[in-house]
Amino acid sequence: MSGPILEVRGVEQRFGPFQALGPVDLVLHRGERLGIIGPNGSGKTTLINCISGTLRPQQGRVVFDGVDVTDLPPHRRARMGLSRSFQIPKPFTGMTVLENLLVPIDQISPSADAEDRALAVLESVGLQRRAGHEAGGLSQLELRKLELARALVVEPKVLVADEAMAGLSEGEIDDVLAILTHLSATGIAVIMIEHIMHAVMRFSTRIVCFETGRTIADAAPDVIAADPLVQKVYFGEQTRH
Ligand SMILES: Nc1ncnc2c1ncn2[C@@H]1O[C@H](COP(=O)(O)OP(=O)(O)OP(=O)(O)O)[C@@H](O)[C@H]1O
Repeated sequence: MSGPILEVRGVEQRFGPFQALGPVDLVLHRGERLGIIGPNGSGKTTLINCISGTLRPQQGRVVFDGVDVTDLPPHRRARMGLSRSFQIPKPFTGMTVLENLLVPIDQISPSADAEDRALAVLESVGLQRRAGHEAGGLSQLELRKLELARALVVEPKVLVADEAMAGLSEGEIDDVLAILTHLSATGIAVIMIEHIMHAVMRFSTRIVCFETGRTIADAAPDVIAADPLVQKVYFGEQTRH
């Protein structure tokens, strides 16, 4: 199918009387690397909750691969190829790394070759040698890789990576960026929500900046970096931290 892989059309989310998001329109093209930035509380997580299905927006539609998924729960969206990794990895600590991948495969897309698929994904994130180890004993970097792997075993068309690099060292950030770049080269579109500015600038082909629930800029990284409004609402705040 041609056309965008994901469309957010007029999405609005309120919590009680508080309008946390929208209305927001956003288009993600196939294979694109989209960065989402914005100050704390600007609505980034709320948006990706609406995209992945954790939240059902009060207004607007989410269209994935030409199908309106607004009313579908997260696991149905994942089955269609819309996958998300979480900022705080929550592996099943009593299980091995490999078993941690067999669970989502079993839930989302069971198949006879589940173990081979899981091992291939572990190799793609550089965790193949840890397959038989208990997930509870992984380092912080390995946990982030396992979190990405859990999102990848369902063979997504879109991966939403929520702060996959927060708290990592510069070398570890490079490691995760290399994995995401490799995934993108295989055709997966990636949405990166990230506060680590040099990482999101390096990775993204396009960046959207949020402020109080709305997009205030949508452009190439160099244009975003020079945008006076983005500098005022976001980069100014970043340098104060
Ligand atoms: N369940 C909720 N109930 C009430 N308010 C909420 C809820 N979830 C988010 N909010 C509010 O909605 C606004 C947007 O929050 P959101 O978490 O989407 O921002 P964010 O851009 O992801 O922030 P951060 O960069 O800190 O993760 C904030 O003011 C937040 O307090």
